[in-house]
Amino acid sequence: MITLSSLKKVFQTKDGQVTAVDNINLTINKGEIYGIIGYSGAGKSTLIRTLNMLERPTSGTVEVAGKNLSALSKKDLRLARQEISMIFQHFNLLWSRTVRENISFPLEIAGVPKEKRKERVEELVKLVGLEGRGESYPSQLSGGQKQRVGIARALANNPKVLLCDEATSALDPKTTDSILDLLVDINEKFGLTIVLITHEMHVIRKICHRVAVMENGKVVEEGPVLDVFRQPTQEMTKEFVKQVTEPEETKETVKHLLEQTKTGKVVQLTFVGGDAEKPLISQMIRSFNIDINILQGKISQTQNGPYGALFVHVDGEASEVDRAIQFVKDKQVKVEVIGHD
Ligand SMILES: Nc1ncnc2c1ncn2[C@@H]1O[C@H](COP(=O)(O)OP(=O)(O)OP(=O)(O)O)[C@@H](O)[C@H]1O
Repeated sequence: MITLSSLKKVFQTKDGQVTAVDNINLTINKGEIYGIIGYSGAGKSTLIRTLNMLERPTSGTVEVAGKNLSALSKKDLRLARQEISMIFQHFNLLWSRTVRENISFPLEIAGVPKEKRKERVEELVKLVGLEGRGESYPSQLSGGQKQRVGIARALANNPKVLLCDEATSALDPKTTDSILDLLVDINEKFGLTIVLITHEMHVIRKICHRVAVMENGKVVEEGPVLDVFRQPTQEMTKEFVKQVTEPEETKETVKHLLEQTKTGKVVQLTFVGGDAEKPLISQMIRSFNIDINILQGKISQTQNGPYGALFVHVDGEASEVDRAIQFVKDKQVKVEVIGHD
């Protein structure tokens, strides 16, 4: 659905040149939810804005639904843009218009007749769960409701692609989840391709099929979400993965335990897919003469199955501890010894 080839964007500033997007090659499939994650300044916004030519690339090409956007005339680009919608962190609603009028706006621009518009707006109000709020003004809505208006407006002309520019960054965690659920719902119902940028791994974990990690304008790591979680190769990806697996307090808990105990091993077990659902710990205790103390654990769902990490202290005779750890490794569970090695 989307192909980026040797994409580059260089800004000329008074302080010199800034290469915001540096030779990116990516393919995003039809019906996929594709996440791009990176810290501030990595080039995510610039990249996503090239996908509808809000930002013209310095070189390289952007192909969406078979069309090379950089080569289109103004008129054709306007038409192509009707198939590529966008939602924003700060919603970008028209404040003097009601919810219905905001949603109707792109339909007016596309020249849809009044009766048809009315029908479509009611459909969209229902789809995004804003029944009963159609005559409210944006200022009277919560952040989550404002983003629902943004989503309804973006879907009005049945786009093929939805671009989400930090769409949940201004929302609290619960509202974030409800908006993410809505995006998945839309993706599944209409087969809509969704591209999102974020600095939160939670967003990637919860809804994306594939992820690209960006740093200094480049994609440094890319792949299906579970694969990237299982085998992050870059330091920065590891930091992002920790956001969803390792509660803040883990380091402290482990450090405290290592000070208290001098025997056994503290290990991190990482489970992916079906492994996360097996009773591995009880098997270990039954098969070996060891004690296990569970320190922290978390299993999260991704679009491709469960993913989890468990921090445990395995105590007992050294040889028995080693055999128990080998037993887990044989089950294809990733084991990292983090203390008393
Ligand atoms: N219009 C512009 N003119 C000059 N430089 C720009 C412009 N837009 C972005 N940049 C620069 O390009 C780089 C990438 O910025 P960009 O906003 O794409 O990153 P980002 O990952 O989206 O970060 P953030 O989440 O903070 O917006 C930064 O160094 C930024 O200063």
